[in-house]
Amino acid sequence: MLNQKCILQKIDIDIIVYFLIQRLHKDINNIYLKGQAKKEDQQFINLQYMNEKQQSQQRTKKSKEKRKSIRRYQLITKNQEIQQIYKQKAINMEMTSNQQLNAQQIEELMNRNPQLRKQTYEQITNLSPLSPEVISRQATINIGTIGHVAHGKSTLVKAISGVHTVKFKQEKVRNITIRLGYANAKIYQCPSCPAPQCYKSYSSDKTDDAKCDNEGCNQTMTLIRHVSFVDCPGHDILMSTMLTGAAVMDAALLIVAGNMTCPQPQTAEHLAAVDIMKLKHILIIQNKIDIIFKESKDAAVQNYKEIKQFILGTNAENSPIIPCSAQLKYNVDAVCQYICTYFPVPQRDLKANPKLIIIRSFDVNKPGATVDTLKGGVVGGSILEGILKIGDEIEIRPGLISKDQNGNVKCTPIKSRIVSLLAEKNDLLYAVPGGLIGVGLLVDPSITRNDRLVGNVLGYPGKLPEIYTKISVNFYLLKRLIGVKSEGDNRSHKIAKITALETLKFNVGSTETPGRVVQVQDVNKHTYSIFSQKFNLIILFKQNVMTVELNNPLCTQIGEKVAFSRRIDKKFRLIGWGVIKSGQTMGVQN
Ligand SMILES: Nc1nc2c(ncn2[C@@H]2O[C@H](COP(=O)(O)OP(=O)(O)OP(=O)(O)O)[C@@H](O)[C@H]2O)c(=O)[nH]1
Repeated sequence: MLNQKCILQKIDIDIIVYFLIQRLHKDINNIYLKGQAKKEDQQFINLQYMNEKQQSQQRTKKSKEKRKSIRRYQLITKNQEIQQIYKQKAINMEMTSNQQLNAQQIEELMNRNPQLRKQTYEQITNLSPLSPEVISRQATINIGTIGHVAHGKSTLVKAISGVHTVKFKQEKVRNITIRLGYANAKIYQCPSCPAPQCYKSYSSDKTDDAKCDNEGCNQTMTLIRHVSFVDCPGHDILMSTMLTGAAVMDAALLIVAGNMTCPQPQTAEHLAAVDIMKLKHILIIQNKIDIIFKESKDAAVQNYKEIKQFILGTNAENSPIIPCSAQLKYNVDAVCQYICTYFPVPQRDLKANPKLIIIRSFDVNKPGATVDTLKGGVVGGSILEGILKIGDEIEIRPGLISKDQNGNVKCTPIKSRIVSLLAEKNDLLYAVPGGLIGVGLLVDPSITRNDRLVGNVLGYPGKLPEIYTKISVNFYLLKRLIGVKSEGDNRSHKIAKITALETLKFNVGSTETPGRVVQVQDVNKHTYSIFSQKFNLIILFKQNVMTVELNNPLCTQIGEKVAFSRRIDKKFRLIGWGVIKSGQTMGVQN
């Protein structure tokens, strides 16, 4: 009985196992089939997705092409319209005699802009940088503000001119100057007040008959100077921007923060750079005096002595040192007094063919400007000699640089006509050498956008210097790097000799270009010294000659000064300077 029971149970178990195995198989099959189906589904979905993706890609491609063709069409028609408008404007201008506007056009211009009435073409023959009709509207002296980062250059310019030169977003975010800043200021003298309180400075749009605002005075002041500040960045990586600014400086303010030991690296580097440029007129501003006085008066005297020792043996050796607080405007009147009395009025040749070096260029049109409101390109710079007038035909060299089919560089100078002249907010009928001016031209504004024409020279057609592709430079090499903190091993700051085939960066006027040294020669053992040995900066230089193939062609002339830098520790460092002695020129395209 027990045995039967056991057999039955075994059969039951076998059946159960059998069914279980069957079920398992079924499940596995099901699972497999489902998986298969899923896979197929997935493949199907993928296929569908791919198709959709391809279709959408094709759709986007088509719509992109459509948009592109519409844009191209719009651009072509816009360009045609622009060209029509420019042609018409050019024809209107062409109706005048070649160099001047006719009486009717001058009248129209003056009706549109009554400010211009202060200037007439008749005045042009007897102008000087201090003529009231000139300084009423335009700055005639360029003053650079140089020195170490955050020593107060922009703050001092603002204290004198009322203009905040830090304008670009990145500059505001990082609170440093990145591009060259500009600001014009008029300096007046009160006939009754004692010096230095009698010296007052205002922005360049102030009227000429301003009243003295010293307590109880109210006398009418005399406009004695109209100056233009070139605010240089103090950061070490922006040295070549500073050198571009140095190309147009007549004088400089070296700003030294009194609350720090002197010299800081860029204080030395900037002073050496202006020394190289043979700039003799330098005023030293001992800034942030408010901070030092809080500590002690002795600290101010100690700092003064440090500055005095630092400038020994340099171009600034005899320069006055003016204590000042740019932020609190303390002693800013004394700075103005020295600007008027210590800096001589630069002598310029007003009768020469005009030559303006371009240090900025802009597109002044706002996004979305319509064709009829579109303005031509604007270039900014300083006239070195001669006078530019509205209506003048001009040429810009080297102009547009491109390569031909064989890879050879070609230059196409830009020819245009001046339609407006502007000194900050003042419209001009003519502009003289000195302060920075904006020149409105009848050229496509895309050519002048984003400083594209910096380094070019503007003048009368056919009267500009040649374009050079290769130059021979009589040069001096600095012995040691300037602008590098002299801690630790000083030997690492020694400047190695220039070798053939090395690439350096060259600054000529406002142009900056890399160039490959093809030959270096020792010509004589003549040495030149600029800095006192005491301060362990730079002392002796040997004169040599190097021949350089320039990466970008330069519009320059024999005798022009050149500063050059070498890439050291990922930064370009000033290592020497020289003078162009000869060169190879290139023809220009029409
Ligand atoms: N207490 C005090 N602070 C000052 C004075 N002048 C400038 N500052 C401050 O110093 C900082 C740097 O001033 P900036 O004028 O931007 O210096 P900068 O030399 O133009 O700087 P970079 O152009 O970037 O080289 C700012 O925060 C100023 O407010 C001053 O006379 N006294």
